[in-house]
Amino acid sequence: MSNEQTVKLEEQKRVDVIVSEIKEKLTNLTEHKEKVSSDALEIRKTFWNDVTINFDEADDIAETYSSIKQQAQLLSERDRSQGQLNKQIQTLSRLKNSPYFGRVDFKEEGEKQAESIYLGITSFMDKDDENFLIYDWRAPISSIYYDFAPGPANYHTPEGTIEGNMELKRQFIIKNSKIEGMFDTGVTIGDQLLQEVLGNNASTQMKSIVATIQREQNQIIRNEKSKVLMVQGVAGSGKTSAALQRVAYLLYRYRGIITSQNIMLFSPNPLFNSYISTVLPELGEENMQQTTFFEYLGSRIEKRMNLEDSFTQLEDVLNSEGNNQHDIRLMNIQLKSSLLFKEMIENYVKSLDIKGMEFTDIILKGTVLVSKEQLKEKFYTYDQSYSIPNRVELLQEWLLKELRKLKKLEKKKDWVREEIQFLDKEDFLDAYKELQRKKEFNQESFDDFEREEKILAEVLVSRYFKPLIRKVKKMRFINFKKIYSQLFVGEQDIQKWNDIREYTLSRLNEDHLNYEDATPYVYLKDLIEGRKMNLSIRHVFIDEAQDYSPFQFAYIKQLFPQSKMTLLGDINQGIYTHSTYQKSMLQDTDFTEEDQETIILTRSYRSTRPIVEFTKTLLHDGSLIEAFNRDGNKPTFTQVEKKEQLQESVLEKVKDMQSKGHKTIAVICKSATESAEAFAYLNQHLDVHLMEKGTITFESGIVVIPAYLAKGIEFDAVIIYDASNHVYGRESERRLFYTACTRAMHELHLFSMGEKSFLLKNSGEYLYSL
Ligand SMILES: Nc1ncnc2c1ncn2[C@@H]1O[C@H](COP(=O)(O)OP(=O)(O)OP(=O)(O)O)[C@@H](O)[C@H]1O
Repeated sequence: MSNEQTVKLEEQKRVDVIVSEIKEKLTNLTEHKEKVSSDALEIRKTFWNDVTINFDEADDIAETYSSIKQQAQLLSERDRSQGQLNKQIQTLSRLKNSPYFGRVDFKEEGEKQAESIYLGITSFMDKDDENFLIYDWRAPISSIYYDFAPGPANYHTPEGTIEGNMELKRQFIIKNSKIEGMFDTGVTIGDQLLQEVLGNNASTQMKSIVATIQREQNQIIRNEKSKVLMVQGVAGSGKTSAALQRVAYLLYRYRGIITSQNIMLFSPNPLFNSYISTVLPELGEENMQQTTFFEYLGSRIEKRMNLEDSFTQLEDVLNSEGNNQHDIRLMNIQLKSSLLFKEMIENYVKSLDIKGMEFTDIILKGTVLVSKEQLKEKFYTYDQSYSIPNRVELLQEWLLKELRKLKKLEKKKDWVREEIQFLDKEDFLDAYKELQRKKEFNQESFDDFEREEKILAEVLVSRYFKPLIRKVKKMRFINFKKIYSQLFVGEQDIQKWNDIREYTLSRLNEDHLNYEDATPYVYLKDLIEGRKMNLSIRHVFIDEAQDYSPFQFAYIKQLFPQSKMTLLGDINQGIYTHSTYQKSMLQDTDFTEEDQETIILTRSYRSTRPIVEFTKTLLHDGSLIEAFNRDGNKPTFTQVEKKEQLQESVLEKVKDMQSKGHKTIAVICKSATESAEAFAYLNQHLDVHLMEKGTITFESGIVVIPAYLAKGIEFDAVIIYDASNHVYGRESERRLFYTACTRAMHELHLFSMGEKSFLLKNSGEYLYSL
């Protein structure tokens, strides 16, 4: 038997021992869980037996109350521990199949012998709870596995840095408790294992990279000191993967202090949310809170305003090139993305101190109860030393009181008596019950009919006043649209201001709120209503950060004042107008140098070397991008002259990709319109899914998708539907085109109807022309 085989056999023996210990622990935990759940059942059954109920005296009532509380606490404790047990059982079941993925032998300075450290997704102790049989990958000592090759190594603990020597570094692929692969590694973490992992098919769910985290990624994952951690990483460099591992790390490092509820991730679209949703649960952690910035804006803007989403904005810009509106829209976006505009809003709100606040009438059945003029007058009677939010609050209180008074008066009006007759049977029944109930307690005799009518009047009038009160409580008596519109009335020393003004006002008049106006609008609202802050969030992650404007960053920063931030992005994938010509992600933002640390990732793991070599040529400064050494075919380029030829060739290519066994195949288009066209044809011949902005789950198989929705996602094979100059003919489309091409893991094929895009002018030798 070769030495290698002997070593493998020994390692397998250890795996067997560990697995049997895990099984034993699992059995104990399962028994314990059964006991806890039967206890809980028993408590539920006998809940009231064990409670002393006595309402005679005040003391007895207090005792009864505390006795009920005690029982309820007991029950919720059981429920909690049942939940924890379930979680442990789930993680251990996963550990049983694949107990660990790495081993390092580390001899600490001053020690005689090296210790073997095995790394897995969670830690596991021996029966006496004395020795670690498996270390959690996030434990301090585990970091040497990611940071060092065999030789001198160190790791940081809260008590200080531990120095020593790493004598061995080994990687495992263990499935169903059997070692399937084992590599001793030298310099970097197993190129061999990484080759294996990256060679696999893409799936509809992102995978955890815990076993093959690279050193530069580990710096992101374990960073604790930076207030703002900025990761500028090329396409496919593992930004999203590192971000998710970082969430898992923070949950481990700050267990008991931070939970998944204290972490928020802003993702590019709902589709992406579903794409990454299984990574953390696979690591035994709960998903953090997830949202899109658009979703947040939507929750803050009145429903009657039609809020444009970022994709529609992008489509409008893409489609309007060449017509007059295009330039105005671009200027509009540039201005409203800037901190200058934020300042303009702040100054404008200051001017509202004296005049300019606008309100809406409070109307009941077509009659104005409180007019906007009255509200305005009242508002400006408050002392000017009060801030606007304080005055708004005073006005709100006053208005609520007024409405209560008016409600009383209203009950006596004739219309009420008339409308009572049209109330439902149930309302009468309720009124009758109410009457009965009250009679028990109040023996004073009223005429029943009169009392019933009073109750019904109350029911009826309350029904009408409820929405009015809700409106006031939600500050909807302030006319934000008008206030925002007024900002565009005066003159400003800003280029093209007149055009911007006219354009904005015409959109607002039609109740349309452009995407670029949404953040300024919400900011203005905050300054008037009082700032909204979320103090419970301690870490904010922003993926695809290059798509956020300086204004949006500043807004998010003030929304989460207690939070650290991790921003992940790639300026070369900045597809939205405000960032098209930006040189860096935080250009023109208000992040200060001291606050931030930047980590740059230049190695791309997603695509094969030939694909990366090709996509590099699409950028002006692509030379910095390094490809991970994974072989594959050169991307291909096919030029056709007619639409029918284009569609037929794409169809043939999709079939070819299928026959090669690729599981996820994407036909990437530039816009929703082009996607719809491609889909209409392909769908006649194949089972295809069309991905649209409302799509929330990612389908496997063949998808037709616009480039901006494919952001952050990857596919085994990518087909660029039309890479002609007619479609990608402008400098401003470079980044969109690059984003589309970098989605490919194993194969990339470009088609072009007519002359190829000028963006391909440097790609000659990296493309195989068919
Ligand atoms: N250390 C790693 N080990 C294994 N796979 C990795 C590693 N780093 C990245 N990958 C893989 O590379 C691919 C790209 O990763 P990811 O999507 O996180 O990159 P990204 O930088 O967010 O990409 P993009 O900006 O293009 O959306 C994924 O399939 C991921 O699993």
